[in-house]
This record gives sequence, structure tokens and C-alpha cells, in this order.
Amino acid sequence: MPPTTPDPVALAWVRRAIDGVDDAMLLLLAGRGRLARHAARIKQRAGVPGRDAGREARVHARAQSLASRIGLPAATARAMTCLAIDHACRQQGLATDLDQGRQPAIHRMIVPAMHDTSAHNAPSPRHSALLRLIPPPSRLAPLLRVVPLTAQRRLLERAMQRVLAAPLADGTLDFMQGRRLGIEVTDLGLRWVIEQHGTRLTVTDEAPEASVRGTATDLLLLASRLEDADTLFFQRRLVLTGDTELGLTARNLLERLPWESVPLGLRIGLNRGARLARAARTAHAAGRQRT
Ligand SMILES: O=C(O)C(=O)C[C@]1(C(=O)O)C=C[C@@H](O)C=C1
Repeated sequence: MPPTTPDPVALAWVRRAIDGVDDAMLLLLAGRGRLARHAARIKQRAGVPGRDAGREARVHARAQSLASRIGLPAATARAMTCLAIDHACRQQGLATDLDQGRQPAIHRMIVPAMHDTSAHNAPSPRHSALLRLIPPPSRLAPLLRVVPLTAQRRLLERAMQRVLAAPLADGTLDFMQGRRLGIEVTDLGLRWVIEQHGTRLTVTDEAPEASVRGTATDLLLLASRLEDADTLFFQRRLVLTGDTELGLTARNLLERLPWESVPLGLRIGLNRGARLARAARTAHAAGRQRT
């Protein structure tokens, strides 16, 4: 039969329904993640480990049983359950199977771009030795201190302007108008206070109303989207002080920033830089453990 134009009304209707189902799936996943965080708190209070292999096996078994009753392929159900548990673990600040390269093949197929797994794989000894040649951020701190403050500020302002161009232009960041948010890079000994004036972000000398504090590597992992804000705050690798409402608004916004609006070259640079910093940190930590 020769192809004909699909019925536009029927197709639009079905696609609207599909969109609704997609929304429901994401809302359910987010809700499941929140419940998992409660579970983590309960387990933490009792002093039991976060990961529970027995419970995960039961979650998979339930999903497989439902899948066979409704005619859903077992591999699809397995992949969905892996994804849900992976998300739950991240919400709880736990290492996930994805981090350890233990995911089933279908999982690798459907979430290849979601997380960077390669950087978590143990590097070879030769690789580790090379990575340890990269000085840790704390050793770069004295060098950075000789960079004049005005030059640091100009660099930061230019970087923020590039990364945040879209949300600055469309008003997403307007809650920052006249507010002062601090960023503290602990291991580099750097501290800036940012303020928004119109569509420009500037660095100011005044005291911050709220501050985000973290190491250079963790802030880079956040900026490059290799780690999500929730995990970093939950693991206290990033710490929020001062006006909680302003800090939380900024944090939530970081999660929702349209990453695709950041210039591609910058995204690639951030991603590579963050992966390298993380690999170097792991190599330095392993080196310290051996000595
Ligand atoms: O049930 C729990 O204790 C949870 O933390 C939730 C959950 C899950 O996502 O189902 C997540 C991690 C645990 O290893 C087990 C199960």
C-alpha cells in the first residue's frame, strides 16, 4: 500500500495522550525518589546500610511478576526498575550500580547519556600515576591568590554571562534581582558574592545573603551536570548557609537550567574538565590510601 498522510487530528490526539503518560511516568519517578529519601532517613536513624540487596531483589521480582501479567517484555520491566532504583540511590546519596558498571545490557542501552560511568571505573596504574601529576586544587590556591581580584571577577562575570545567557534573558533568574548569593570554593580559597542587575550578573564586595560552599571539583561536577545538586547537597559535599529560601531557590534553579542553551563548546569543555578533575581527585585519594 502506498504511504498516505497520517490523519493529523488522530495523531495529535494520540500524541497528547502519550505526552500525558510521559509526564505521569516522570512525576511518579520523582515521587518514588522522595519516598526513597524517607526510607534512607529511617535506615540511617537505625544505623543500617543504605543499599539493601534483598529489598532490591524483591522490587525486581514484583516488577517481573506484574510485567508478565500485563504482557510487558521482562527486559523492559527490568530496565525500568533499574532506572527507578538508580534514581532512588542517587536521591539517597548512595553509589549506584551504574556507577559500578553493573547495569544490565538494556539499561546501558536506554540510559547511555544520563550519567558518566567511565570516570568511575578504576583507572590503570599508569593512568593513575599520570593523573597524580595534576596538582590538587589546594596546591593551586597560592597561585590563584596572585591573580588580581579584578581579573578574577572579570573572568567569573564573563563565564556566568555565557553559561547563564538564556535564563538571564528570559527572566528565569529574576528572583536574584538585588539579592546577593555567595560562592565559596573551599580548596581554592576563593569566595565571590554575585548580584544581578537587569540582565547582568556582577561580583560585589558586599556580604552574601546566602552562600553555596564546596570544593572546586564538586562545583565543577555540578556546573557540568555530571553530578546533580540533590546528591551533592545530600552528601554534604555542597553546603548551603544563610537565607535558606534564597539558597534553595538558587539550588532548584541550577537543576532546571536549560543546559542545551549553553554553547556546545563550553559544555564539552566543562564536561571534560570536570571528568579530569574527578579522575585526578580519585587518583590522589587512592595514592594517599596506599601511603
Ligand atoms: O526500600 C528501601 O530501603 C529503599 O531505600 C528504596 C530502594 C528502591 O529504590 O526500591 C533503594 C535502595 C535500596 O537498596 C533498596 C530499595
